[in-house]
Amino acid sequence: MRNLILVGPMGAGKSTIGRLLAKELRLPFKDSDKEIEVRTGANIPWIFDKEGELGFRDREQAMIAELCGLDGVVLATGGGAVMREENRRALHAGGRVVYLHASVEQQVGRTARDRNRPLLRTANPEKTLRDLLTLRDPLYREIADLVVETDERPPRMVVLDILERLQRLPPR
Ligand SMILES: Nc1ncnc2c1ncn2[C@@H]1O[C@H](COP(=O)(O)OP(=O)(O)OP(=O)(O)O)[C@@H](O)[C@H]1O
Ligand SMILES: O=C(O)C1=C[C@@H](O)[C@@H](O)[C@H](O)C1
Ligand SMILES: [Mg+2]
Repeated sequence: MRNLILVGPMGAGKSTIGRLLAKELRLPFKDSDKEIEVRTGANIPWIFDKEGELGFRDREQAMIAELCGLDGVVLATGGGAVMREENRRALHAGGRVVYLHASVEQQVGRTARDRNRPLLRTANPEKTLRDLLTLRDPLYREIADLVVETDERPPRMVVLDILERLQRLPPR
């Protein structure tokens, strides 16, 4: 398969684990959120402020299409990338898809100190994360070749688990 693609909710560790996986596999690492920021010349909260979520999602769709056209990269996606069917199709066709699962409790802890996620600037971020996971969990699963638990496991252990299980996957 061409690329190794990580999907999952905010705080699952897609950026963290993607970087480690890329290093281990000696492949380039691409982070869709980061690429959107570089291309736009603005950070994600600014894009949400000026263009609304719809503007961000349009930029995200274009970026996912572009990145899924690459060959031999580790790709971390944004937590909401699976919301659009076009993205799900592109991601599934773009390579092996790994769903990094995290409980809402762990997501809350991992995202608490970071103000860079506009969807969590709500009165009750825990409820927001819970509602988003309810909506998105089936979509992550729909396109995943592997579902990997990240709760109570340090990033290095998650990386080793992914590498080991990838080897045992039957060809698609
Ligand atoms: N397995 C883990 N155990 C403990 N902490 C973790 C783990 N994975 C990631 N973290 C920490 O959680 C925070 C969020 O991780 P990261 O930014 O990689 O998530 P993400 O899935 O890329 O989120 P987003 O969808 O918002 O981009 C970071 O501070 C990271 O160090
Ligand atoms: O879960 C989401 O919808 C998001 C997750 C982040 O990765 C960013 O893509 C953005 O903050 C939106
Ligand atoms: Mg990330």
